[in-house]
Amino acid sequence: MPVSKSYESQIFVIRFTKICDFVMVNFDLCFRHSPLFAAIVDETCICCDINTVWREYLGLPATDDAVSYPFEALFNRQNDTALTRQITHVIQNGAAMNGRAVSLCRQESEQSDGATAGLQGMLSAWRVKQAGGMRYYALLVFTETSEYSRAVAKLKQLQKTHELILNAVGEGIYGVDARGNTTFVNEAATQILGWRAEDVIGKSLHDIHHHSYPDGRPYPSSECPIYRAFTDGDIHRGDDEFFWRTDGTPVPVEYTSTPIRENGELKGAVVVYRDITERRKNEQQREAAYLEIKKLKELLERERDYLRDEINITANFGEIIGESQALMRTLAQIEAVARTSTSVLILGESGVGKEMIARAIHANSSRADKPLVKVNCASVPKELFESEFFGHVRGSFTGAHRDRVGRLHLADGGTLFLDEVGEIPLDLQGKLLRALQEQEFERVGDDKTIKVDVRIVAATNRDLKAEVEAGRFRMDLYYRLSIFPVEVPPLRQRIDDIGPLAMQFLKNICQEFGREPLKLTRQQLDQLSSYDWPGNIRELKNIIERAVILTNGQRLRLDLAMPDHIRRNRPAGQLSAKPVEKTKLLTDADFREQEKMNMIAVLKSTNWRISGADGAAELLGVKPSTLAYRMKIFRINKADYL
Ligand SMILES: Nc1ncnc2c1ncn2[C@@H]1O[C@H](COP(=O)(O)OP(=O)(O)OP(=O)(O)O)[C@@H](O)[C@H]1O
Repeated sequence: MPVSKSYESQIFVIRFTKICDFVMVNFDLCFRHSPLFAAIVDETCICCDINTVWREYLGLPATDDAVSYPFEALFNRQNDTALTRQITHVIQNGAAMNGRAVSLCRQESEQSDGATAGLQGMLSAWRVKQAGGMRYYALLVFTETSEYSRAVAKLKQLQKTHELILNAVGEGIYGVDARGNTTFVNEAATQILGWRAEDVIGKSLHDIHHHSYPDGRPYPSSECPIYRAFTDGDIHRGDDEFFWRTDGTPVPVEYTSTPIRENGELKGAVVVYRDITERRKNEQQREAAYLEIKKLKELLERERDYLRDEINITANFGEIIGESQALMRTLAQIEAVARTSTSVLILGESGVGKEMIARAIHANSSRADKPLVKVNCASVPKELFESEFFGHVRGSFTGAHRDRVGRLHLADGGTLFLDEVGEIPLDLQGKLLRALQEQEFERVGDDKTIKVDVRIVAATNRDLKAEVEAGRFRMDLYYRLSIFPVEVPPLRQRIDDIGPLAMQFLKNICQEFGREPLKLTRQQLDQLSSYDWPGNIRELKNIIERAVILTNGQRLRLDLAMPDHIRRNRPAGQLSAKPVEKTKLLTDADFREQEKMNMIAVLKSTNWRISGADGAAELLGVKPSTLAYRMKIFRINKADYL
């Protein structure tokens, strides 16, 4: 019977009696099948019994038989003396020996190559008594530590690898426990914010770098999404927040705070974040570029719209022609005022060249490279005035299908020419005055204020003062506009200008019609100079054009609206559809009608032959293509006259 079966283990009894009053412990069973190395030695340090694990290790047969094994054969020799003394002490005095580092012997190795190295571990010993006997023994329990050490080393290696990985990551990583204290920080986190591990480990993560909003307002930790991850267990993300650097500057970041769970319990969170300063900068640059493009697009659209409106008008303006004293005085005034930003009010009868003067003022000002924008106040429907001046946003009124830029905005940096300014409706005059004074306004349907820098040049053929007295024009607007009035004299007061103007018009019109240049005779010039010119320069231009049309050959034929004394000199055989009425002034419509009738008469006389010798085109002195074009414009169809 193995010795061990007859022993009472004080240790086992002590341990188990803590759980219940009495537990029958089958000592032998425990001894034999313990996963630890166990042996019984007597006071002479002879091993009397040895358990299965140890037996296997020593290569002994796995029986229950007692052994008589020399103590030295169990352990390495260097342990012998001291260890033997300690074991003897345990048996004699009953004091336990706890955790002495030893290494086991491996009999087989010793036999083969004399090596003594075996398992490393801790040896503990307790005194046990033989049941019913008086002899004491020592129960030895050996715990192998090399596996444990290897596991610890492996764990450390694993930890190091993880740390290396985490440190190699470009994103900042923080670990926080369930109280919000920092447990881990990687190198990127330190690089981004400057906080070193020793600054943050064990301290509140939020208090260190998430404590305030960028504008300095406090950011309570109760509102912190990072912390919320370990209270509500959800992943929280932020892409519009700031962390604070050690130097007190904020860094824009995007982050993810992921909860950490252990056995279902929230233990903290891991925060991964990245510095998005560059991205922000790029976004801002993109945004700025986009706004710039939008602005340029808007500007282009404005210019396009304006050019569409103006294309015909601008083509008609050449240089100011004239040499009369009256015109020279006007030009001197223009020269004086052009370079300033003063408002100019151009006064004069219809057709005296007020618009030309306005354009000359703009062209001679420092704003010349900016737009001159014209509003013909007489042609704007009353209900559209506001939109015309200030613009509107889409949907601000019925028919406002898209945003529209107002003329004031278009003229920003340049000049706004208010032609026929006396026609502005009274109820809009106040708003316009405010905009002109403040140099700011809002589009219809918009509350955003637009600031501009606009010079005003206005023109009228009305007596504006009389309009003010009659209550049709606001006095304050009148004074605002008429800081510098320029009077353009009528043609009848500029007799000296008639010749140069007539010659220039004749040259231009001949060129335009593609025919040989014609000349005005001295007599014709005298005739023109003695005319009253109620329609002023526009009328002069019309008469010259009409004369060119009627001319067949080399001699210019002044006709139609000429005064009686001129008309008396008209050559016989002049083609005319109907006799010209005895009137000094022809309206444009009258003139067009006469032109049409003349054309029809000529066409009839050539039996509707347009080109060739004695064709209608030749008779009229124009190219066949010009005549064909004009027939189309006047809707003259042969079929209607057969
Ligand atoms: N000094 C000038 N030299 C050359 N052409 C001129 C001159 N003055 C006026 N004109 C021509 O006469 C026509 C009428 O001129 P403009 O439109 O400037 O007159 P206005 O006074 O503004 O007329 P309205 O009062 O009808 O608006 C235009 O075709 C213009 O080119």
